[in-house]
Amino acid sequence: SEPPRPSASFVVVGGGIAGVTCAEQLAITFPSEDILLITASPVIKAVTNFKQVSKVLEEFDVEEQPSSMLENRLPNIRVIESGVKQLKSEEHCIFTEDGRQHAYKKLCLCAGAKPKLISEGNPYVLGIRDTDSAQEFQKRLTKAKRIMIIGNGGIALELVYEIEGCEVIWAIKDKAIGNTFFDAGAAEFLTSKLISKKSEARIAQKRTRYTVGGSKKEARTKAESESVGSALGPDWHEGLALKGAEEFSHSIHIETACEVKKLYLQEEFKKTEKQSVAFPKAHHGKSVTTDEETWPVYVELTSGKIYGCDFLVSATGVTPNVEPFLQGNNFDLGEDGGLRVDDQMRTSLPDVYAAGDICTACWEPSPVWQQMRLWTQARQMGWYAAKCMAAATLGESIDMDFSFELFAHVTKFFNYKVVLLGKYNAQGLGANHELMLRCTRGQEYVKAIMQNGRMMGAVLIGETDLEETFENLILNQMDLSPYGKDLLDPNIDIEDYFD
Ligand SMILES: Cc1cc2nc3c(=O)[nH]c(=O)nc-3n(C[C@H](O)[C@H](O)[C@H](O)COP(=O)(O)OP(=O)(O)OC[C@H]3O[C@@H](n4cnc5c(N)ncnc54)[C@H](O)[C@@H]3O)c2cc1C
Ligand SMILES: NC(=O)C1=CN([C@@H]2O[C@H](COP(=O)(O)OP(=O)(O)OC[C@H]3O[C@@H](n4cnc5c(N)ncnc54)[C@H](O)[C@@H]3O)[C@@H](O)[C@H]2O)C=CC1
Repeated sequence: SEPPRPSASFVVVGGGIAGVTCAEQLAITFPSEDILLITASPVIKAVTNFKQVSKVLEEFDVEEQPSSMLENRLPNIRVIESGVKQLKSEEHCIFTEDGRQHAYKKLCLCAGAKPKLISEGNPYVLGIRDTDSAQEFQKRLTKAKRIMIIGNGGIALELVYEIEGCEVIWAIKDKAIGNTFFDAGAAEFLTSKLISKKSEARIAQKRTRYTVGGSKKEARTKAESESVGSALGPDWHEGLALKGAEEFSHSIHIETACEVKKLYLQEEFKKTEKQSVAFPKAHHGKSVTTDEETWPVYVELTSGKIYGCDFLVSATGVTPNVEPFLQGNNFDLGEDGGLRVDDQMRTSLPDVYAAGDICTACWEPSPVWQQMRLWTQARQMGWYAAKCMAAATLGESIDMDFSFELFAHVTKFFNYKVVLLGKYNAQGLGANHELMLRCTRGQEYVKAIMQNGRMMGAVLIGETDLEETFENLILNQMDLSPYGKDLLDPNIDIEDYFD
């Protein structure tokens, strides 16, 4: 006989920012309904101190909390700590690893993504996603003299700046650093900072807290060792001492325009009789290793060079966590492997919604918005998915949320504030665009992307104070050609023009 099926009208899968925000919003909208949050990790991520900085720019802290805190805050949320192993969408039912099944009327899948590694299953290749993988990395780093970082996105940018006491070889496919966020100009602005980095005084600004009293430890002991945690986020490396085995601050060598061709373990490498190269004795940074050193792993790059190192970090992007939900369900998937969602956050299957890193936005986007797998978008999508689920339940219709009008991201790289707006890298604009630039070395870098006199995007590095004005200019698509170069003239207060 079938076990009883405790059911809830709304079931949300995933205790990351998308899932928690979605569950919270549903709980507030339907105070008399039970909302079930099913998550594989023993802690959940909560958004705190949310601040709408301007129309679309937002800032918030993220706290890892035991799920009981969420249940106490919103008593109609019930959290089940167990991974989902199967979805039977026709029966409106999901099955968890603890052997239970849960019926739903509407379901939102927010299971996030996982690192896409260059070499799966190789013990010398680490990915960084959650608290556990970050701690494993930190532990390995304390014994390391040299590591290699592969990839040129957010994680790599943060790591190369933070790591001390260990030689770092940063191998990137591109000619310039930070290709997911910057063009060559901005990259050069930042590279000089990387090279000149000494033990400078950091701006003490902490946005993420990973411990809440003693509660986190308690929650962790219950963790199943193989469970997937939720993704780290802003300032994840704060409070993690990223220090290698040696006593020096910063030593980095960048290998551009190359990829990993082959990895060899030590014994394997000896047999090849190939030669590895020493850490370049560059004008910047210090070399502590000798040419004779033997290494646990050797990396052959497509440039022909071979470097030995203690281990590699593969910071090469993410793949949406869709597998547990695919068997027996005919989901439409995006090119990046995510669950395709429409402008109501609906997947291709009835009553199944998705939000955050797991989904691929497939609506016709605003000309100045694009999906990126980011913290802020996970929150916005989770919130909006709950609104859509509520509207569908009540037979109402709902307009796309304003946050999807304009892409906006605030972060920090190399200790600079970085604001990205709209088509900040002229994504999809073709040749028909112009760039306006203002740069003060070591201080600020301002780039506006213009098309037919309209501002389509911007990169603001440093304390430029321009984000609100630029946000408005991109949103209102005003013809700016009459202002010409004045737009970026530091002696002209452009805000006065447009107020
Ligand atoms: C190192 C690092 C630094 C980052 N820094 C930034 C940053 O500075 N700014 C920024 O905007 N973004 C940053 N990001 C990206 C950001 O963290 C993610 O985009 C965001 O957290 C995604 O949220 P999510 O809720 O969709 O997924 P996740 O946070 O990955 O949460 C997924 C949840 O689903 C659960 N789950 C998975 N599988 C199952 C299953 N089968 N059954 C049940 N539950 C399951 C997991 O346990 C987890 O709770 C960073 C990411 C990393 C890895
Ligand atoms: N401050 C921020 O905003 C941060 C955001 N994040 C987010 O976290 C997620 C994970 O970060 P990342 O792994 O850095 O992903 P990413 O998508 O930002 O960057 C991946 C990088 O790897 C490169 N790459 C892909 N395959 C490769 C291969 N086979 N060989 C060499 N290079 C390859 C890409 O060109 C790209 O530079 C992303 O969604 C990212 O946006 C992460 C850290 C900081």
